[in-house]
Amino acid sequence: MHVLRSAYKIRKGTLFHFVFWIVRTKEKLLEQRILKGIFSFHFCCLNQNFICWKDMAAVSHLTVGHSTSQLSLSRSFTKNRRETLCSLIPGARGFSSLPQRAFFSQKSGARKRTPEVHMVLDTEQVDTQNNNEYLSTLAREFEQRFTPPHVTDIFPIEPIPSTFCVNSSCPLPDRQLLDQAKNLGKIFVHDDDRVLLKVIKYASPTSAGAECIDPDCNFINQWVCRAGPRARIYFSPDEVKAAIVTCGGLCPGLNDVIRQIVLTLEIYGVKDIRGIQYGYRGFFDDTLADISLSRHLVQSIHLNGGSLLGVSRGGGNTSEIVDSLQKKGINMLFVLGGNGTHAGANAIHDECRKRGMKVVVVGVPKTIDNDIMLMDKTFGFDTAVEAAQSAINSAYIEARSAYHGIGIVKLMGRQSGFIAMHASLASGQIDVCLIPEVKFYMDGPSGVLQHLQHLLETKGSAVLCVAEGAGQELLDKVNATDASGNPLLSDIGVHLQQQVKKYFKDKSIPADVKYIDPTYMIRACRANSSDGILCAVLGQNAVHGAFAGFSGITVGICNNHYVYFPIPEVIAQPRNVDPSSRMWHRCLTSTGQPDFHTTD
Ligand SMILES: Nc1ncnc2c1ncn2[C@@H]1O[C@H](COP(=O)(O)OP(=O)(O)O)[C@@H](O)[C@H]1O
Ligand SMILES: O=P(O)(O)OC[C@H]1O[C@](O)(COP(=O)(O)O)[C@@H](O)[C@@H]1O
Ligand SMILES: [Mg+2]
Repeated sequence: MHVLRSAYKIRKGTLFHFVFWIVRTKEKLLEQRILKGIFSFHFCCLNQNFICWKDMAAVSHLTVGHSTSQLSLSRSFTKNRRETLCSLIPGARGFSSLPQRAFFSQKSGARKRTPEVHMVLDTEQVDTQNNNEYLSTLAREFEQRFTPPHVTDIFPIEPIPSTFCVNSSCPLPDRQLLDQAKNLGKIFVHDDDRVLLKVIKYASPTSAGAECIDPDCNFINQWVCRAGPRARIYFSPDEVKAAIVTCGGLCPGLNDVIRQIVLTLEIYGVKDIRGIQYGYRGFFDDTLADISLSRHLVQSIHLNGGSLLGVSRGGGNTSEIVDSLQKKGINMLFVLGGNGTHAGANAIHDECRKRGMKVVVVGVPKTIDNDIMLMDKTFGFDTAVEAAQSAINSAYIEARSAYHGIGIVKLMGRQSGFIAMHASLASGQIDVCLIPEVKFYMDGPSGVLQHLQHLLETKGSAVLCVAEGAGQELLDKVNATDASGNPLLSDIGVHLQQQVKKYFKDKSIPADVKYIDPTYMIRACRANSSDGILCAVLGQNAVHGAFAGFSGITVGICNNHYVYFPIPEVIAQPRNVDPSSRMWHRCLTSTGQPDFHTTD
């Protein structure tokens, strides 16, 4: 029996429900990346890590994970469901359950790495029949997973005609009659409107950035729910008690979103709108009274950065929060925050359902780090990138004006290097960009230091941009977390500055090193115009989603269209820069930096 040794690489959190490549011939494998003599290709799934294969007996060798992470099965993903999915894969008849260990835990802050699963397969047993059925079942499964939870899943509520109108001057009779409302200029989104999550059909797995479900790169439709006002709503405005809470770190645009939520709620006719102070803390700290919100109060809050309501990390006992919702009679909760906040929002949604409360919980993803899955971008990110330009420009000016000047700029980005990558690309002034997702070495002929020396020798100066989460493996661990459980990082910026100074001093090469860390300046500011628009659309759509009866959802922009995602799908793991993505390649093209991957 011809046994083919192959390596399946599982990447948690790709956009597909799961990706399985059946490789028929050794030649096909040769088209893929070759890793240490073992053929390597992608086998991916979203949220759930599981392996299907034709016959357990065909697998004679299986190793999972690597030194820094472990692969686990999602607890929520039942055995039956796994078996059903496995049975859909041509030739797959089994699945492997792997150790239930915390995987990429946001709380523990485990570094997100790609674990690898190596197995030996007997390729003769691979059967590729029923491909079409397999593809359409995948598409159906995907649609089911991405159907947002709805109040009618729990309560048999009859909808009423929408009270929404594009502005508050619409005549009331029109707003209350569905048929007439339909004629108000196509203002309502149809309940069955969908947006495609992926829009590229890759012709080959070797195409740049390709994520394929099989060796032929078949395309499956991955539809997500379109956001917007519905003609029928599930809350009467006079029964609504709405609350807004902003959690986590600051982010430009928080006030813009608060403002839009309030304005839109008022247009629906809601009178009782309150702001919860200082994040989830406001739910359980009795000294923090709610702020009554109105169009009048929020009219100009977007002119300032920060959050009118205040933010905080930590706390967030779900049961206490839901007790507080119950006590206050809140039935529409808008939660503005990042992945931690959304985990909390989903827990609140679950708890409300458990208690049989007619409450809808709608998130608006906020983070300058842009580390939320599946969306084009999060609000605040653009502004942060723009604000970083002034630090980069100053570092550039300093470096260019000094003899053998080296500018180093550290930018935020705990686990994801989007800010550093985009800021570097935007500035066109960066020679070296270092991000958490791409390992680098300082020393040796392929190290960062040698390259800086080369830059001084060839162009006389150098500017380096580093994300705060980059190169943590080069530093002593802090072994502590913030109040929310996010890992505290060692200071890579200061480390680089010291290493660079020492390197050139030891070599008796003059080098004038200037270090700039703009820290909170890139987020404690007013949103720029692009983010202002994004915030307006997200804020309004959050309210439409709540009135439409969706709960446990978040609003996002996807291929330039606005959609509702079930929360678990976007927080399954933090979004990272893909080192094989076109964007990272563009950044490398712009900086001209080599790989700092090896010490040889
Ligand atoms: N897994 C979780 N479940 C419930 N609440 C969480 C979870 N992770 C974080 N939180 C809460 O969400 C809030 C914000 O989280 P944090 O990680 O600081 O910011 P962000 O939402 O921007 O990621 C905090 O009050 C924190 O306690
Ligand atoms: O010092 P703080 O307020 O805890 O925030 C620092 C962190 O906040 C961020 O700006 C964004 O983090 P969140 O999205 O979790 O709020 C990170 O880039 C940075 O590491
Ligand atoms: Mg976070």
